[in-house]
Amino acid sequence: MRPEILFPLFRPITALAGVGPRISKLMEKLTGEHIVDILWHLPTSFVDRRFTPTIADAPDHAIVTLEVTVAKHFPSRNRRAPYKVSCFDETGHMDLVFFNARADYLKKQLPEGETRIVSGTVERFQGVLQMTHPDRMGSLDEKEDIQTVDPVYPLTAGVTNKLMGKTVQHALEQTTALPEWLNEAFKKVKNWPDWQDALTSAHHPGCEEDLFADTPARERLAYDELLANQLALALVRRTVRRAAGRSITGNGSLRKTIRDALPFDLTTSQEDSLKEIETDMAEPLRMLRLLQGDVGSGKTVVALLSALTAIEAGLQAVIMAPTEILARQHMETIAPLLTGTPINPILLTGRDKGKKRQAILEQIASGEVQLIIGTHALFQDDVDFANLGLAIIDEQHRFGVHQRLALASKGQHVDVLVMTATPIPRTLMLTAYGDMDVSRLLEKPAGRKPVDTRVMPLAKLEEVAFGLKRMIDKGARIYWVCPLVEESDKIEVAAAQERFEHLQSLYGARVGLVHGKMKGTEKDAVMAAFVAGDIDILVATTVIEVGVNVPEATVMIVEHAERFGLAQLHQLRGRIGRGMDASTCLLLYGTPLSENGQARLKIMRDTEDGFIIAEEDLRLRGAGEVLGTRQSGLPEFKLAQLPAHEDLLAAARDDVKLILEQDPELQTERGQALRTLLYLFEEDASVGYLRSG
Ligand SMILES: Nc1ncnc2c1ncn2[C@@H]1O[C@H](COP(=O)(O)OP(=O)(O)OP(=O)(O)O)[C@@H](O)[C@H]1O
Repeated sequence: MRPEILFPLFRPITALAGVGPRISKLMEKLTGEHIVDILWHLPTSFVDRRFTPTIADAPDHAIVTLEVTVAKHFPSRNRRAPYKVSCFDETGHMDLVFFNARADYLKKQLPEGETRIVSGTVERFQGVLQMTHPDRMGSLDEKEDIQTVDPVYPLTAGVTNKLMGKTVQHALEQTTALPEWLNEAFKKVKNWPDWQDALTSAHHPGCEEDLFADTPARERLAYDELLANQLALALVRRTVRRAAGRSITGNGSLRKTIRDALPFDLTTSQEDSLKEIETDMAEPLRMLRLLQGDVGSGKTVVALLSALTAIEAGLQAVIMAPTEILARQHMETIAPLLTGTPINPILLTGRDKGKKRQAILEQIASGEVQLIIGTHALFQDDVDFANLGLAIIDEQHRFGVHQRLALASKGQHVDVLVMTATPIPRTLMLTAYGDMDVSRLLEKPAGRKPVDTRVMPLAKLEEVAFGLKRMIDKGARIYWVCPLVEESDKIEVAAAQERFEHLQSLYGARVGLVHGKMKGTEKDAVMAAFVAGDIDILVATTVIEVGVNVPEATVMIVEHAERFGLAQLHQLRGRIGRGMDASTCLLLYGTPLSENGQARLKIMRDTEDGFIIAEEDLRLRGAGEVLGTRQSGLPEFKLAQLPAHEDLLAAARDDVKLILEQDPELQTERGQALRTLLYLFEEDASVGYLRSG
């Protein structure tokens, strides 16, 4: 139960004056649905209205607040001409200019003969000072109120800055002082204000510096958020680790058979990671480990050998993939490797329905199958395992902390191994996986050749399409990736269909198409044809982005590469360069290409190192966007800015360690305040892992 003190902040934003159902719909998309979300919506700039020159002194293009007397109204002569109000002070004349004006409203606002305050941008037009659509107008009494610094907020269509500013103001009025959850000494050293004061000043920037990430107010709020994040992860971790695990060792027989059958030696990283995993599994504690390896680094073998460890010990193992294609692919890679063993893996996906699903479920529940491969559908409630020992989640950023926990609770002592290909910058690692131990696959299998990446304008598309002939003649297999259309899957599919037909007109039946709207079985058939080499060109939307493994494919063309996130491009490009042959990637961009867009494609051309790409992406786009909203499962911070607040993250992590050592159940006064903090940042679930009190 959320503490009472926070109730007012978790009311819907419609509880605020001026926010009706229509406005709330618009605003919600931008902020979130609760009053607290409005508080987190910080200004990104400000307008300083404190400059009060006379009409004669007002510089061109400046934002000024003027005290003027209204002389006369000149209504517009026709619809296109502006409505003008001429005004003066002791130094000269000026015009207030309005388009599409409502005369009655202006007459009331600016009565002839009276002195008014107007604030806005001025310019000189044929020698006369003009202010077009003043931002603020009011009587002399309102002077102080107008002549201030207005915060400027990120906005959305239908929500003006004025409305947003007022709404924030009303939201701030709903706050009360909260019990302090910071360590007082630390707060003092940092010279940070109380929570409520920090919020107020963050929303009232007086100068540009106030918008910087390193003001005491912004730092404090960022720290609060990071502290909540780190504390929640630590609680999750403690809960999982505390839950008695079991020691799983196995006799190594299955692993030996498979290793002997592999056509390659494992890389040093694969060996090291396996050792770490096996050590964890052997411990009587639960494993919660992340296996991080760049695209094509060979995570699947590590997963399989880990699964066999559990199976040797008489337990079941499950490997879960984020998509149907991937689950199927895992099955196809793994099943042949197991032919020399008594292990028969089984596939369960969302596509299995009715009787078939029932039959599979029974085999899983009876313990008849030891290795289960599937989509995240395995995670559904009706799946019972006889004796699950290890859950491997190929996550690709679609699994959150709480889902990981829920899965682990499927078996009493299940070890959990999460695999991810997305290179997560070190900074974000702590925030997303602070609850896990990490193994890394640092190198790629020997013998891989670098991918030759080229960047060129879309104008060359036709040339590129023709050029494929030479490649096909040499036996190349080619991915053609169609543009991402964020707003509409329909348009995306239509574009893919069109490109497919275009390429078909050139290359006939050797072209295939796969997109997200196709039926599963259709997708499988096309993929299988591509794997078998029955088609040479696979036109695809981003469904092929994650994990698809066709080592023979050596060419990739990406249309409108500038629309993709860097991490996504990296994932896509990771589909080639997976075998021994040299590969080529052509990134086609639409023009004009922004400076930022150029910089991003240049990174893709210059490096294949996922970590460098991710760090650069973070630098160019900011943490929230790194992985593209579409596939990101990373926490998006509202107040903390990474990497700017990286040092605060480290401090929060240390702080949490101390807190949990000294007050493991958060029972002290500060502990209670920290519980409030968790609720404030909606880390509610983690509070459940505390003894009540
Ligand atoms: N040690 C190795 N030596 C040579 N080839 C290897 C080695 N380990 C794995 N491979 C091969 O490398 C290819 C890529 O491996 P895998 O599919 O496991 O990559 P991955 O880490 O899952 O990458 P992605 O995240 O891109 O799917 C496979 O064809 C696999 O058989």
